[in-house]
Amino acid sequence: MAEAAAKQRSPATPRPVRCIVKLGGAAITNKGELESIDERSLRSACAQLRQAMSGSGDAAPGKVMGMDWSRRPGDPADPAVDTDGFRGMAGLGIDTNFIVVHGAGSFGHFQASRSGVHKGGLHTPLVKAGFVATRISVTSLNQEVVRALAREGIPSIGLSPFACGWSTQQRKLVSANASQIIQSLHAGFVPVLHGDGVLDELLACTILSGDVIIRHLAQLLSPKYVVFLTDVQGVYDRPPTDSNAVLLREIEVDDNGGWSVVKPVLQGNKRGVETSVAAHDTTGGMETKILEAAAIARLGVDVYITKVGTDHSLRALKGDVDTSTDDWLGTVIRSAK
Ligand SMILES: Nc1ncnc2c1ncn2[C@@H]1O[C@H](COP(=O)(O)OP(=O)(O)OP(=O)(O)O)[C@@H](O)[C@H]1O
Ligand SMILES: C=C(C)CCOP(=O)(O)O
Repeated sequence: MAEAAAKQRSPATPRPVRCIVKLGGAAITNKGELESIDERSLRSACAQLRQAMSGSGDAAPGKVMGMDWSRRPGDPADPAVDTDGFRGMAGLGIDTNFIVVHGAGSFGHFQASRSGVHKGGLHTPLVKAGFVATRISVTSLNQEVVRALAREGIPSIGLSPFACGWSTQQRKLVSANASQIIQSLHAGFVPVLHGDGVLDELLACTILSGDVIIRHLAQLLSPKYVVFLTDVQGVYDRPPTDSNAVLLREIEVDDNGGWSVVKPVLQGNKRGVETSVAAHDTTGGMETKILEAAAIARLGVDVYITKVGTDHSLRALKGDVDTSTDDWLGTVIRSAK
């Protein structure tokens, strides 16, 4: 009910979104090291996104016209900006109909778990301070993700759920107006959202995961497919630190939201998946991702979970996944219908 109300407050979008992608915090940051970006993975994800948007073969043609015109710390001079090159362009030559959502990884989760922001209680000075610290941290990561996309010539715009007025009631989204996101898409920008600290009607505050944001946007905008990029190949039957863990290639979701592993056929009566979660993770880790992915698949939208910076992530971003062969490594979650 609350979700439906949140939905109604947003205008409809005329053009279907091609893909909503999560750049997982585990993929683009070094999760064990406070506020440390995995530069290589972030760069690779942004380059692959550009390739997927360019719609051509393996390499994006032409020169990339960077849009990050700011100076980086340590740069000796102002960045070279090819304004004449832009003047000569008829258009950007890429399909920008994508939405990017990133997780927090080593930005935000530490601050939130230390102060208990995810459990609420904004009246205490510790939680209030932790809320501020969490948002400083995660919005600084958002700035870096936006810049990395802009360096690939992707017209990215950072949008924070908190600043868009999104809020929850006992951790469930109740207000999530997407008009700013939709208007940004219409204007040809790629919105870049992130897991965030938000106000909660009952708890006063909580942490909203990027995985939940993606599910809400999928319900609202019916993308052709959804991609979760993370630091492991996909969903395993148990934590992948266990050397016997088996990669689950295909999960089907029925009309009631129940799901079952269809490939590979698991031995015995095993229904599914055991997960583990890092102590400082405030949003439930892989378990949340599976639940949200199943809710998206139930809408009839295929979900691909795979590892960042691989051939498999590029194929997922292009929507080029064929489960009839075994050469794509990852997990597809789709409706049984
Ligand atoms: N059964 C499982 N299958 C796959 N990964 C699992 C499983 N159980 C635990 N994990 C762990 O889940 C982690 C990925 O989930 P996580 O929520 O950290 O990803 P993320 O979305 O990239 O990060 P963030 O939540 O910070 O945005 C992996 O590092 C993996 O070790
Ligand atoms: C910890 C914060 C601020 C957001 C968490 O988002 P997630 O990493 O997508 O679960």
